[in-house]
Amino acid sequence: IDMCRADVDCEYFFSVDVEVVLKNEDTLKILIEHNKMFIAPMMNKPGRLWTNFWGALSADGYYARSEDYVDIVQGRRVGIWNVPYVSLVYLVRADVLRSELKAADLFQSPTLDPDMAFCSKVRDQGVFMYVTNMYNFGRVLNTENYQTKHLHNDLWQIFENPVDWEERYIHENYSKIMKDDVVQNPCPDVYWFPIFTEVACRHLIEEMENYGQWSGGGNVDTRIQGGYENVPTIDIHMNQINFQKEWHKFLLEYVAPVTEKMFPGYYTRAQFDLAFVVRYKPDEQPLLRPHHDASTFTINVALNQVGVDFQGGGSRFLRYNCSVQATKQGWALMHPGRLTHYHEGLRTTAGTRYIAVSFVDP
Ligand SMILES: O=C(O)CCC(=O)C(=O)O
Ligand SMILES: [Fe+2]
Repeated sequence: IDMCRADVDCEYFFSVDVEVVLKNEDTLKILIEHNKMFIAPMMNKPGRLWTNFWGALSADGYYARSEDYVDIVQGRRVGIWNVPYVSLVYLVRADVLRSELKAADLFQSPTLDPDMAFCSKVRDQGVFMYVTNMYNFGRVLNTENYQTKHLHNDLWQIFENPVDWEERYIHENYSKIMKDDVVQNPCPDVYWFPIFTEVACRHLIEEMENYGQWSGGGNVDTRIQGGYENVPTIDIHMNQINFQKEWHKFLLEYVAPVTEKMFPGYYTRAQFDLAFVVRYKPDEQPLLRPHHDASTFTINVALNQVGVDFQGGGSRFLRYNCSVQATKQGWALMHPGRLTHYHEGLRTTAGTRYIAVSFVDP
């Protein structure tokens, strides 16, 4: 603010806090065109009534909800509103900073937090603060519960910031699955569809490699019930990286609808006993011998690229003598687990192949 005040070429001061996700490229143009001393784009948290403005003040100067607040937030009333408090993102005219708002201590108060002190001083100087909901400008992130102990903490944000999570991690063609013929059918009762972005695949691989405790690939496995794995893979389970709840949410939100579409009459809450990332290497575990999965259906997501990151690999369904070898990064194979779909993991001949496998039950 001081730099803008001091620079004669500065016409506006646009303040954007870190939790603001600006989605409208015309935001600044729109705000400037309104020609107000102080104006903010309305921003809310998806699915919540939380916004960057207050509709009214309580008698002691704190938050109060105006009677039209909910209608404004939910877009039933649209316009430009004069409000007593704005935070996170706003545009101030520089000439106002040099006159009405020239005080050096705009954010200071013996009793109020900086944001409230600021708004209180702006009001006291007779500068009207406007907020507009005439356009969709973006949203505000939930940052209070952001975990910082993982390598790619954003992966854990599926509950707190689901819109951003989806934008970052769900394949751009996923949304077409319900309308168009995006789902492929490479073998009988095997469905193949886009689910993860390249970033999701990379983050999951890197998270597992960062954790690093790959299983030995032996039959004794203390991580599972019974302690014996009939068909062991070199893998890391989702619960080992504390990703169980988030993975279940992902299966429920994004996989269950596809399952129900492809297997009509089948309903699932996407319960799963086991979900893990498998690593295949020629000199480590190169393949997986034929077996049945302990699942109603299995999801097998290719996390990296055949021909680029590795050679060979793929899944073969023995009963149908049908293989999927041209796997596609971010695409999931979905097939029945027990009974019909006896299958194997084909030999990886060079590089490293990663897949994310989930054994899903109703
Ligand atoms: O390598 C593959 O694609 C098959 C993996 C598999 O069948 C399993 O992990 O149960
Ligand atoms: Fe399997």
